[in-house]
Amino acid sequence: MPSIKKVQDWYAQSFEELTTLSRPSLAADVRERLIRSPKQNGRDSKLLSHTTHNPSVKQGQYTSRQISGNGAKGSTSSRRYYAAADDGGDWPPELNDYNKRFAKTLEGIKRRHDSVVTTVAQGILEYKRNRQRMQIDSTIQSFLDRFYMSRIGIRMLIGQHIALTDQRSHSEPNYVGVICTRTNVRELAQEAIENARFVCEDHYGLFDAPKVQLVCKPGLEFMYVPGHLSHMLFETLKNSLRAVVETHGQDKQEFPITKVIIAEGKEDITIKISDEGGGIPRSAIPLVWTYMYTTVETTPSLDPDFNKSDFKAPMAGFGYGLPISRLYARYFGGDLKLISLEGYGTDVYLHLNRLSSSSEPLQ
Ligand SMILES: Nc1ncnc2c1ncn2[C@@H]1O[C@H](COP(=O)(O)OP(=O)(O)OP(=O)(O)O)[C@@H](O)[C@H]1O
Repeated sequence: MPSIKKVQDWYAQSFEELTTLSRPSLAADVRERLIRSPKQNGRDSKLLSHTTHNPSVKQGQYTSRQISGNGAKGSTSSRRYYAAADDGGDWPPELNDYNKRFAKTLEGIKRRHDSVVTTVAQGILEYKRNRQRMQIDSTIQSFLDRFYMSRIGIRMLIGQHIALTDQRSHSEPNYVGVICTRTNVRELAQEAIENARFVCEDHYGLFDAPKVQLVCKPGLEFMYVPGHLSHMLFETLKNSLRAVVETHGQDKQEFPITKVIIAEGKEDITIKISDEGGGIPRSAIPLVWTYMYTTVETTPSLDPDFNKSDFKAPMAGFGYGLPISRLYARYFGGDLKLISLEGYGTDVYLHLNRLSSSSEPLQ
């Protein structure tokens, strides 16, 4: 399909840019140092001076077991730290320039791929129209799960690399790249509620969107990527508000309140979003996790030269909200579950693993 070809070309171009990036010409001793450092820094390497400890975990509370490449259990020693080139000495300016150029290239690549999700969604729509299919089959579904999960991972690494290279971002307290060591769950939830209510008011032309009650300890903080958490909260809240408005009718003066309850456990922080939006029939539950399942009649059309900067978050329409949010949750060892009481409402459980003890779930 044309949109899928377009995305394929972006990947090809980005790969080309990385492999053809001209390398710095370095003196022999610098090369020698670069090659030597990782070897020297093997098991007993000192930790990077700016390594940040996971504040959710008390020192010695968990021994992180490393799983080596072949799946066997590794040593129970400390975590892996890549301190390759941090041998304490200075590096020549050419190396610094190269690092900057590399980060700049990555920045361009990240931007190029901003609209991959929506463009692939467009490609799947083209496929459905072309083949007269209502749903996609399981091979395409599992391909998309792997594809989007790997995209989350790649963007996480690019984001982290850019943020750590960019000296300005070092001034931001509690941030290590795009990871916030003190992500305030209540503040993020409050912001997501406001945004979802705003989109809902705008979409249905309501004076006041259905209310949302937030139950959360004020100082609840843990280490996470705030962008991921905001995305998951916004998507699930939008679903709840839409269900409430459509079940009770747009002209209602008062709607039942949607509740967001945030619980703090030792292992997980769990967020429950309970709405009274009529629920989902049990037969449709497996479908909500598939890409392109939506009960919106007309999927918003994307301009071929669609530009992310003028993109207004739609109320709903692609059927991507839930499957992508679940990938974000699973990426850091959490999960997203949905339980429906057909005829009454839906409970969505968002489990967030606070131990950072999981490995990247790439298949
Ligand atoms: N809380 C809920 N109550 C009732 N139905 C829901 C709820 N959450 C999701 N659904 C159903 O699941 C479908 C898929 O949801 P999903 O978030 O994946 O996509 P969407 O909201 O249709 O579109 P978008 O990609 O814009 O989020 C929805 O169209 C809706 O029918």
